[in-house]
Formats: sequence, C-alpha cells, structure tokens
Amino acid sequence: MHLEIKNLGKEFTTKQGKITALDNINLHVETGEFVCAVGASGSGKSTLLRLIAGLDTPSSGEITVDYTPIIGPGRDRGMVFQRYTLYPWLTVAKNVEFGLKLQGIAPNKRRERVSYYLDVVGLTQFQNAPPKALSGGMKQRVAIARALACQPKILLMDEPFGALDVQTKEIMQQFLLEIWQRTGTTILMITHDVEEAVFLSQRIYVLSARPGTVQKEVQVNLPTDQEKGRSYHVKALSDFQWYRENITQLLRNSTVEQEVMVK
Ligand SMILES: Nc1ncnc2c1ncn2[C@@H]1O[C@H](COP(=O)(O)OP(=O)(O)OP(=O)(O)O)[C@@H](O)[C@H]1O
Repeated sequence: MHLEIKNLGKEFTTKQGKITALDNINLHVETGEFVCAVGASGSGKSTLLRLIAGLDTPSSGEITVDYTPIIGPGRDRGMVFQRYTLYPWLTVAKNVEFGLKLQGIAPNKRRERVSYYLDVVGLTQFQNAPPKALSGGMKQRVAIARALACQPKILLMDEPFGALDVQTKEIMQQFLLEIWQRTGTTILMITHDVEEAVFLSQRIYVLSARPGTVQKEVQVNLPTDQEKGRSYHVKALSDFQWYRENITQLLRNSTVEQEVMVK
C-alpha cells in the first residue's frame, strides 16, 4: 500500500467569501506504518481526511492509493470517526458485519471475519448486545472492528478518541497500538493531541494553522516492543517530552502567526 498526496489544496466558497482550508499538502504513508497528522483546530485535519476518504473532492493536487487516483469512497480505505457511528438498531456483531454484507461476502465467511475482529477488539462476549449497552470506549472498539473487518488497505481515523474521558482515551490508545501490531494494518490518524500523536505514531506531519499545510515531518524514534508495541513508560522518557514540546511549540508558533495575520 502506498498513499500519496501531492500539492493538495482545498477551498470552500462561503457567503463570506473563499476559505482556503488546505494549501499545498504533500505527504505519504507506506504499508504497515502508523502516521499521524497533528494540527490546531481549523488547520483542515477533517477536510484532509474527508478528501482521502473520497467524501469530498480536492480543489487542486492529487491523492493516489497504490498509484491510482481517488475518485470517491472505496473499500480500500476504512474510516473511524470521533462520534460513534454505529447503527443503534443492530447488535454489535451485526454492526461489524454490515459492510461485509454490502460487499456481497458469503454468510459463513462473514461470520468468520466478524468473530475474528470481535476477538481482536475484545468484544466477543458483547456480540449480541445493542450499542446502547456499551460504554464510549467499547462503542469505539466496535467502530474499529467494523472498519477492520472490511480489510481496508489503510485505516483513516478522525480524532477517534476525542470524545472519550482521559482514562478511557489512554486505554484505547494502548489498545489501538496492540491492534496495529497484531493486524499489521496501515493507519493514518488525525488529531490535535500532540501527546497522542507522539505516543502512537512512527511519523508525524505537523500542520500549520489555516490554511493547513505541512510545516514539518517528524520521525518519532521511541522504543517499541516488537509484540506489545509502545508502552506508557515511554511517556516518562526525556525523548518523549522533547518530541511533545517541540511539536507543541511548532503548533503554537503557527497559531500566533495566524492571529497576527488576521489582525
Ligand atoms: N463544508 C465546508 N464549507 C465551508 N467551510 C468549511 C467546510 N468544511 C470545513 N470548512 C472550513 O475549513 C477550515 C478547516 O476545517 P476542518 O474542519 O477541516 O479543520 P479541523 O482541523 O478538522 O478543525 P477541528 O480540529 O476544529 O475539527 C475551517 O476554517 C472550516 O470552517
């Protein structure tokens, strides 16, 4: 899998005039990588992910998956959003099965995949429960299982833990790393949470404030256990704090520049 974004730009026309949400974005994600794009509010993160998902079209530039331009949504890209997008009238298992049905996958194969991915996210015993019986973190695990069950080439995550409390968020981050390690899925996540980006990813694209553009690409070199992924202990390392502080500083500077420009 090779995701490539070249000279990507996006403008919106509003009653107040044109808004440039993204300007000249260049980035790539390779097979098996966990990459984050981090940016302040309004830096165009959601717009970027929607364009990659094919839910909107670029004003300029190109997005390709395996050298094929994106022309709309496709099952090669799975999505997980911040708000749980589960179907309330379906059980947990049926939610995970939904996309597979749409793909026309045979019932026995569907059952196999649903049970595998429910096991991956640790929700086998809740397979017959309705979403309303689950906590926020569990709902997000179902959303992850549902996206993974379609076996996309890349999982696109839009602030997936943004609505969770701090403790649940930390558990889910560790949990996502374990899933990533176990399934070998390629992940591109957008977040405004610098600590989350440093903890989870191997590379980070730091976006500037509006218009969003890549101001820096950061390779994150922190210890990773082959089987368990990164553990929370890395947060105590001075290297971790170095990444967090430097990236936060970059975001702060770009926001200040924008404020000055607006004045
Ligand atoms: N459909 C739209 N029409 C007009 N403007 C839009 C539209 N979608 C996004 N924008 C504008 O584009 C800019 C980037 O928005 P976007 O939601 O992508 O940022 P974001 O970084 O995800 O922000 P947040 O972290 O607050 O969710 C904002 O100024 C927003 O108002």
